[in-house]
Formats: sequence, structure tokens, C-alpha cells
Amino acid sequence: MSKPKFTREEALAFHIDPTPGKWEVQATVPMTTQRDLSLAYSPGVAVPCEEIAANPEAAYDYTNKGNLVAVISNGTAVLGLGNLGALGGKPVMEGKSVLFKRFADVNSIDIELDTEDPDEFCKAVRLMGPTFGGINLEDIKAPECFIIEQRLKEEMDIPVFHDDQHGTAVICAAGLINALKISGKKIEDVKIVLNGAGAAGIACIELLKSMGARHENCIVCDTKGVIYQGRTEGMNQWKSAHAVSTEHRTLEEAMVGADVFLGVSAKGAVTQEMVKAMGDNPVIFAMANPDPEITPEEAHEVRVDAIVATGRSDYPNQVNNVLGFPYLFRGALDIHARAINDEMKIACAQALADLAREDVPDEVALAYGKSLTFGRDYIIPTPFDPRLIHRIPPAVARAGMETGAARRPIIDMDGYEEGLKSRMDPTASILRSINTRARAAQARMIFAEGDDPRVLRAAVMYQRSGLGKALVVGREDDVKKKLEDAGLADAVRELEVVNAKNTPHLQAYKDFLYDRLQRKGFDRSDIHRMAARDRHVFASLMLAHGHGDGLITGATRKSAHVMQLINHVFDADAEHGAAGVTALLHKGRIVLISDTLVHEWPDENDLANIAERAADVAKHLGLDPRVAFVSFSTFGYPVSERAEKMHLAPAVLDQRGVDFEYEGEMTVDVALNVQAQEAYPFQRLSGTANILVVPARHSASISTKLMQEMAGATVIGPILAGVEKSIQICSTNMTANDILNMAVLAACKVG
Ligand SMILES: NC(=O)C1=CN([C@@H]2O[C@H](COP(=O)(O)OP(=O)(O)OC[C@H]3O[C@@H](n4cnc5c(N)ncnc54)[C@H](OP(=O)(O)O)[C@@H]3O)[C@@H](O)[C@H]2O)C=CC1
Ligand SMILES: CC(=O)C(=O)O
Ligand SMILES: [Mg+2]
Repeated sequence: MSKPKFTREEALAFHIDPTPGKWEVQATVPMTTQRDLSLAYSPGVAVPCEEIAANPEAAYDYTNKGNLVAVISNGTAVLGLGNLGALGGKPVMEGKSVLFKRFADVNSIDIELDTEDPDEFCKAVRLMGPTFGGINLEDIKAPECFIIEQRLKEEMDIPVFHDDQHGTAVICAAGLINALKISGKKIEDVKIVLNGAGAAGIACIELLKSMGARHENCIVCDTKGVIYQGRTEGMNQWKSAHAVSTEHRTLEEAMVGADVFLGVSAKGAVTQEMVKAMGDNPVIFAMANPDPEITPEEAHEVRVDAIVATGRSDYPNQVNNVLGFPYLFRGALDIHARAINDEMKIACAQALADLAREDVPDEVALAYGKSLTFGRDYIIPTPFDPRLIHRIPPAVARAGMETGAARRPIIDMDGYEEGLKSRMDPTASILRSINTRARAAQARMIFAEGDDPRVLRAAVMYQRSGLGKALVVGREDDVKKKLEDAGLADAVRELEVVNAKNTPHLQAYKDFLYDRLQRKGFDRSDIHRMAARDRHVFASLMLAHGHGDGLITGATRKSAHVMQLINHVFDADAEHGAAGVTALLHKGRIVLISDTLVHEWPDENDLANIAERAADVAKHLGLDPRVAFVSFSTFGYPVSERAEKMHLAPAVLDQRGVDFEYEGEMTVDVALNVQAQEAYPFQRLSGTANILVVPARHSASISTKLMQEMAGATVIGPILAGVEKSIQICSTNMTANDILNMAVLAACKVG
């Protein structure tokens, strides 16, 4: 599996752009008018305040408490990096908050408490209890974490959950259920060695013992070696509970003949010799972050029969609490739980293990760019599996309801599962799937404008992200200097710089161009000038000759000008059915607008072509196309000469017999709003439109730019569709990241 390569600089840049940190707060109610103000704030706000004071349960209805979780840490055990202090751990806690939102639509806020004193810590958390629907404790070192969690659970009436203990234990249990199925062993029989007797370790071993692992079969180690009966050094009551009577004193001795190794300790704690000494089909969960106790490569080198998991996302089998805490809290919040109890945790582990044994749907395989089948390299679902959100929380909620943890049980479980499906932002999975397909394609991408630092940065990112090879058109010395100025001196040797001087193909390019243009008023010297000196033409010629798989250009010149140059080499024009499609991503919706690039004033036949091109793009993005021909009139009213072509375009598609939904003409609100559609019961769209075919280039430009500027929509494109080769035209205001996105689209041939 390819590893993401990123530099420290890139990791820092990720945390700075577009604004420092990883999340922000947004309002869910309008705050525009005097009336809004008097309802949201004084005097209107008094009403819910009084309701809640009289009935605290009403807080779940009138405030965001019911979907708000605090991620709280003091930074004393930040991943496996040690005690970095409260502030030092903030990026991890912000990250956990973002994961809550991304994977389970739980609103979350990180809180870093500057204290190592459990009393102070508990007091602070307890006092802020009314704000939240749940408390996720994170990266607090043992043994203080045990005291803190226990006390807060007793004192608070909302779920308090130490993720490093129970989140890890749940995922470890899920993985182990399946790993043992593969190795053909039973939990009651296996010899387990646990390295790390802190938060994660103690919780893992306790959960496994409650699931049948035998005390005498489990050896626990820490920095002082084996925890044996009678040991006094570095002990505490939580470790003592797992001390066994044994002659072994070191991890090395304990590993001889072991069936299972669980590591929640530190980087490199396990050697190949230790792995060699384990029993047959050994299970190795090296879960320390960010670097495991032993890497899968090292383990497999000495034991091909090993089933290996790590906590990282760049190896198969990611045993990481990210698979647990979002869904455990989702289920707990949805029943207004008082606590997350053991039954809920075990239900979560079982549901995860079951899911990994099911057939993986195509969409997941597509998103990962490979088939996933239950086995040594797939013992646990992948974090981006879209089934997790509607499979795990119901299992947790059901267990909570059965064990009395629910304040408000869910009556309609089927409805709940359906609601969970629609809860997630579909745009995220679309973007992810495009990325994975691009990675699988390994396209050689031609970046035509190698004199632009943003383009160079995008080219470097393209190559370093493992998407494929970046070919940069430019002068070697200029590219080198600009990379150095951009702090990317080390990328100089990585990129292939191509130009008219160093290509052996210039003559072939010129002959090709002359053939195309000789009857269009171009002579040999015009052709030489264009092929050798114009980077857009040169790059297009490279693409036309198969010296690259895709082309990215347009970041430095107006798109109309770039299109004109490209058309010397390709037939990327209206006449040949090309069209520009722009994807707008906003508030979990994705809508394509077309034509944003090629047709100036299309007639009804052109509009039908545009609809077909846009529908192709939609299918490539994994959407079922629903086209609306939009105008200022709806189904013939008000009558206007200008709207007529929009009225006629659907009839053109009727004649063509296309395989997607379309309707029109209609106003944008009818296209995008189901209620507005109800006024036209005869209309044929089965839901809101996801493709808007607009009357002309100006309306396309106005609507996309308005959405971008006013609503803050993410704009991808225009995607050039309907051209034989994969070409994407950037716009001049794009950032390096936007340009990279265009390259990703070009790589997976979305157009
Ligand atoms: N994959 C996942 O989902 C998760 C992974 N983890 C990882 O687990 C590790 C521990 O986290 P956590 O339990 O929260 O931390 P704690 O600080 O609570 O516990 C760390 C434990 O590891 C032991 N330890 C440290 N270094 C070694 C070593 N070289 N050999 C043997 N034992 C060692 C410590 O021993 P002693 O008691 O003697 O000091 C202590 O018992 C981290 O790397 C963390 O990233 C944690 C949570 C989730
Ligand atoms: C994953 C996690 O929570 C940790 O490594 O601490
Ligand atoms: Mg953690």
C-alpha cells in the first residue's frame, strides 16, 4: 500500500490554511432582521430559558446540548508523543472534534485544561456538564485517567467516555474477534501479550477478559517489563489487577509462543526476533501512534503468517478508536443517554466485527480503489466506509435502550437508520472517491504553466500524494528557481520539466499542427512559433501525442483565450459537443451547472448536448443525473422569447431517448426545492435537480460566482467535458489546492 508522503511544512500548511486550526462555529438560525435578533436573543430567548429551568430535559429540544460533545484533555499522553501539555495537544483534540463531525455529524468542541491535578480537572469538567450531551476524555495519562473517568461518571448524568481506554478497547476487540476467526483460534485459549499498561492497555485487556480471555493466559508488560505477582516497582492498583504468576520478566520472554500481541506502548517496542518467536498465525496489533511498535513490513518479513494491524490510516487493518467514538456517541446522543455502558461498547465492537465480514459494496471498493474482502488484510471496516454511520449507532442505541441507559428511547428504529443515512454530507464521499480513482489511474499529468508558483506547488503535491507523475512545461532554470523560492527546493529533482528544447518530439508536434491548421491561414513559421513557444499549445500537443494522460492549464490566462489555443490541437468546441460543467458543493449538496465554459448562447439542440455532457460528468461523480433546464419561467409562464429554447430543450431529449431524468423549463427554486415542485404534479423529476442547464454562458458565470462569493460554496471546475482527451481548464484566481483538484479530476477522466 502506498504511504502518503508529506513534509513537516505540508503538515503545518494544512493546519494554517484556510484559517488557523481545523474547525469553526456556524449559526443554524437566521440572524439578519430585528425580529431574528429579538427571538434568538432578548427578549425571545427568555421563553426557552424558562422552559428548561422548569424541565431540564427540554434542553435537548431548545439548545444544541443534545448534539454537542466536548473533547477534553490535559495533554499528558498525547498520542504516543508523551506529555506535551494542554496546549501542545490541541491539534489532536481539534482533530477529534472534526472526526466527530465528519463521521457522525456530532458537533464537538475541544477543551484543553491546564492541570495535571485530577481534582481540578474533575471540577472543571463537572461544572461545564450542563453545556454538553456527552464528554469525550482524550489523551490523559494513566493512572490519573482512571480516577478522573470514574469520578466524573459518578458525578455526571451524561455519558463520560475516555476514548483512549474504551474507544481503543472496543476497536481492538472488534479486530480481535475477526483476526481469531481467521487464525482459527478461540479467545478462551489464546495466549495474549499486552505491551503498555496505561489507559489504552488496561481497558483493552479488561474488555477482552470480559469477552472470555483467561486471566492466566494474559501477560501485561510496561516499561519495567512483565507485570508479575509480587512486583513492586512502577505498580498501581490497575496494573496489580492483571499481575500473573509467571517466570517471565521481559517482553521478549513473554512473546515466546504467544498467539496475540497487543501494543499500546511506544514506537519500535517490538523486535523481529520477538515476532519470530510467536505461535502460528500470530495476531499483532501494533497500535501505538503515530508510529507502531513494529511496522507491518518488519513483521511480515519474518512471519508471512502474521495478521497485522496498526493504528495508522496508511496500512491495511487500522485498529484505531476513530472507528468507535463517533458512532458510540451518535447512538448515545440519539437516545439522550445517561452513560455509555459496557453493553453499548460490546454492541459496538460486535457490529464492527460483523460489518467487516459482510460483502463490501462497490461504492466502498470504488472509494478505496481496490476490492476489500474479509481476510488477513481486511479484518475491520475502513474508516471511510459509508455503512458505519447507519450500522453502528443503531446497535449502540439498541443496547442502551435494553440496559436502561436511554432517557428517550427510539421508537421507529427503521426510520432512525434511514435518518442516519441522509445525515452525512454526500459531497465528502464524492470527493474521496474521485481522489481514490485518480490514485488508481496513476495518470501522467501535464501542467502547462510551469512558470506559475501555484501550478508548481500543485504539481509537487500531485506527485507526492502518489496520484501519478507530474510533467511540468517550463524552462528548467526558471522552474528550479521558483521551486526554491516556494520552499520546495527538494522537489527540483522530483518533477520532470518538459519544453520545446528538451523534447525529441518537436518536429512531430509541428507536423501534426500544420496538418490541422494549414488551411486556416497558418504557415510553417506561425506553426513553429505556436508549437515551440506557446505553452498551452505545446502542452496540448504533448497530450495529443500520448506523451501525457491529462492536461492542466488556464491558471495564468483567461479561459476563453486558453480554449482558443487548445482548439488549435483539439476539437474542444461547441460544434463538436464540448461543454463546461461546474460542480457547486454547499451545505451537503452538490449541484452541477452547465455550460460554464464553451457555449456562449446555446440553442435548444446545444442545450440538449450540454445536458448529456453534464449527465456524463454526474455519473462519473457517482450521482444519478437529474437535469433541470432553468430559466426565469416555469413550464411556459411567463411567456418569453428568451425562455423558449429552455422550453424546447426537453423535447429534444425526448426525441433522443436519453437514459437520465430531465425536466423544464423551470425556475431555480422549483428545480432545487421539493415543496416548490409539488405545485407541478406532472413534472417528471424524482427529486430535486442536481444538474442545472442554464440559458447562456453569462447566467452560468453569474450563478456560480454568486454562490461562491455570497454563500461560500466550494466550486470545482469548470470541468471540460466531451473532449477525447482529459483536459481541465483552471481559472486565474485558483489556489494551488484548487489546481490540484482539477488535476485529480483530469486524472480520473471525469470530463
Ligand atoms: N490505535 C489507537 O486507537 C490508540 C492508540 N493509542 C496509543 O497507545 C499508546 C499509549 O497510549 P495511552 O495508553 O493513552 O498512554 P498512557 O500514558 O496512559 O500509557 C502508556 C503505557 O505504555 C507503557 N509504555 C510506554 N513505553 C513503553 C515501552 N517502550 N515498552 C513498554 N511499555 C511502554 C507505559 O509504561 P509505564 O506504565 O511503565 O510508564 C504505560 O503503561 C500511545 O502510543 C497511543 O498513541 C492510544 C489510544 C488509542
Ligand atoms: C488514536 C488515539 O486516540 C491515540 O493514539 O491516542
Ligand atoms: Mg488518544
